[in-house]
Amino acid sequence: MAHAPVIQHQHSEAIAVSHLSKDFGEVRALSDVSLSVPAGQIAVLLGLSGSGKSTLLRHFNQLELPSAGEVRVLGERVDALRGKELRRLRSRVGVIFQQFELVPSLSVMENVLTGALSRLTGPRLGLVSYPKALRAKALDHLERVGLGGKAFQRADTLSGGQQQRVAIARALMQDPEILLADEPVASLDPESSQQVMNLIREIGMERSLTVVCSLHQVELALSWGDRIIGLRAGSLVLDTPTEGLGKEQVMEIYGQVATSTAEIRAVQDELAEAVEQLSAASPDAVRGRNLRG
Ligand SMILES: Nc1ncnc2c1ncn2[C@@H]1O[C@H](COP(=O)(O)OP(=O)(O)OP(=O)(O)O)[C@@H](O)[C@H]1O
Repeated sequence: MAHAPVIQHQHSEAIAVSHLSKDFGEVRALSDVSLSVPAGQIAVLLGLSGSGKSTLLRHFNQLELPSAGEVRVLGERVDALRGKELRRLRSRVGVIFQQFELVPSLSVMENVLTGALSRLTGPRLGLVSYPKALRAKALDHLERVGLGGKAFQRADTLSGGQQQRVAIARALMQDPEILLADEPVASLDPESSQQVMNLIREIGMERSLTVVCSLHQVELALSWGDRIIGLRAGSLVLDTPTEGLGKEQVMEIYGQVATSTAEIRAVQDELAEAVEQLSAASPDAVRGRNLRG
């Protein structure tokens, strides 16, 4: 009997969400959201606290199930997956959380190695219980995030920014195709935030990952992402490439993601200040982004 040819699926769409709604009891967290993210894109999910960003991200690896609609990730109906298939899909999707979620009492290296657990069978206790090749790989990733020298320190001796870099190295242990980051810099100071965001972008580009990162800061979103997807009160209110956005459009983005005039005013002030700082630092950079309109 002739075998059917093996078809290599190329997923030009890494993520495709169609008419997704999510209710938590009386609360409608997402309302009829449709969007798709092409493979290799670096996208920001922008919105205020409570706008539904985490809930949307959590559907991409089935940490939430839709109340209505469907979610496709890497060509699979992720909301329909169970057991082994779901584990396989999750292993292709790396996640970085706001609070890093490291095991504080374990070494940095062991924390990174836990990123490979889904590929291993049986429990692991201590560094030597991991195959040598994986330890070498963990060290490589730690070096990539600039923390090779901290491999054997306890995770809780590191600063917040360093801990988030460990979490990035841990996610890389999965060899993910998609990287989801849920407010990865919300608890970091501005300098560490910049470092972590740069690192996520650089690594995303080096590895041709699809990256979806939720943020609530408009300036950061504008300077970092290729595309901004805006959520307000569970609805998609904005979807735009960041390249060549003018001042008017930037103001509109603030208007779209904020919910009240007071908020819009507050963010307008913030933006005016940011533009001033930017133009003082580098007039060309501001012109390049067209923020002066
Ligand atoms: N497990 C849950 N049970 C009940 N309500 C929830 C649950 N998860 C989220 N919600 C509600 O859904 C809405 C969207 O929350 P979500 O956490 O997705 O927003 P967010 O934009 O990520 O905000 P934040 O950055 O503050 O987490 C909020 O009203 C929130 O209270």
